[in-house]
Amino acid sequence: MKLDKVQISNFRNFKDLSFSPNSKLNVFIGENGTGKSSILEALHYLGFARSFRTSKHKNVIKAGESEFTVFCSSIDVLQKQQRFGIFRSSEDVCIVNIDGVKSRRATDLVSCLPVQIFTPQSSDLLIGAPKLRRSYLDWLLFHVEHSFSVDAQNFKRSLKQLNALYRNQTVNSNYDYWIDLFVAKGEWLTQVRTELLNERLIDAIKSNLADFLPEFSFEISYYRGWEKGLSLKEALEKNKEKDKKNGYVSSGPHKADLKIKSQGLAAQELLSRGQLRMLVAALQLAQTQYLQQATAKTSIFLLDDIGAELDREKRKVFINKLSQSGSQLFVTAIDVKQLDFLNNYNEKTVFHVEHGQVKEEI
Ligand SMILES: Nc1ncnc2c1ncn2[C@@H]1O[C@H](COP(=O)(O)OP(=O)(O)OP(=O)(O)O)[C@@H](O)[C@H]1O
Repeated sequence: MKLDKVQISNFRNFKDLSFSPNSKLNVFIGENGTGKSSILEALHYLGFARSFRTSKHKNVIKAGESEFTVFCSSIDVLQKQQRFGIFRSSEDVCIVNIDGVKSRRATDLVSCLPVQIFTPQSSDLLIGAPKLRRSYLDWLLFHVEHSFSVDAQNFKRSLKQLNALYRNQTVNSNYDYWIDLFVAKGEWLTQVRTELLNERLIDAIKSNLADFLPEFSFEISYYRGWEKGLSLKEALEKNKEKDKKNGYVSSGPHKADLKIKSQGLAAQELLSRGQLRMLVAALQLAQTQYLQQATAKTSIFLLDDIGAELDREKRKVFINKLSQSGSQLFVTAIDVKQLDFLNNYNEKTVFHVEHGQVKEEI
């Protein structure tokens, strides 16, 4: 999937902006505060229906305006053209548009465009809560497995219902129904995540790490979220009284985690900030590579402030590998010098961002 036209209205400091991206590499250069990250943020709305910088949608609407829109057209591997858009108002109305068909379900849009983002905050994937690492696996499953979204929703629904029953101390006749659903979907979720990691991702991650951080060796494993040696049903039974007292379900794939160790230590305890970013880069690159293998879809990869904490050689390796994976890249930098190695790239477009506009370098 490659974007070939982007139109952004009333988004951050942009009134009306349109540009035609290069199918391979797009570089946005501009001084602080000119709007480089905002362009990536607008593209992020197409892939996630939300920002990567704020949870408050109204904050991205241009000051003094009451709604924003982001539109794009894209071409897939079969040269089929499609149009996508998202509209959000300050009243919190969200409408997505797929080839002229409007819907209020953001997932309709999100499932169409695989967008990935790499920013200076991406190390949160390793130092932040386990939820982020579960999302790392689930994002890929969502784009690769057709029924993932529905089954994962059913799992979430059963968890929510069980938590409510425990919280209200009302273990009634519905309890068995929700337990059965929770166990069935919980075991399925554990299985698909484990298979994805063990059979698809670990080798790809390690192969990327051999280029990114050759001085380390890593062990990558999945903690499924409940005690070893017990089935999920047995773990629920064992913890039932404690869970009722606490008002939530303490065992299950909602407590799972992706563990990455080196030299016997958790990676986040051992690696420097730049090294952590390279580890995240290896993880994200493996997502892109597998997405392409499994679906023939290529991702739209956003790299914000690529210069931060990555030395020239690491930036170069990362961008080279992303290009090889067929991703369409959108890269921001303050100074073109941070990206001088891109001079060898013939297929690229450089945009200069200034005064709420972008100018394509000729
Ligand atoms: N809702 C809004 N309405 C209008 N302008 C906004 C709004 N939100 C942010 N801005 C402004 O938009 C500009 C763009 O910010 P952005 O973070 O995209 O810049 P940047 O080029 O990525 O900067 P840096 O290089 O410092 O990271 C900033 O000047 C900011 O003050």
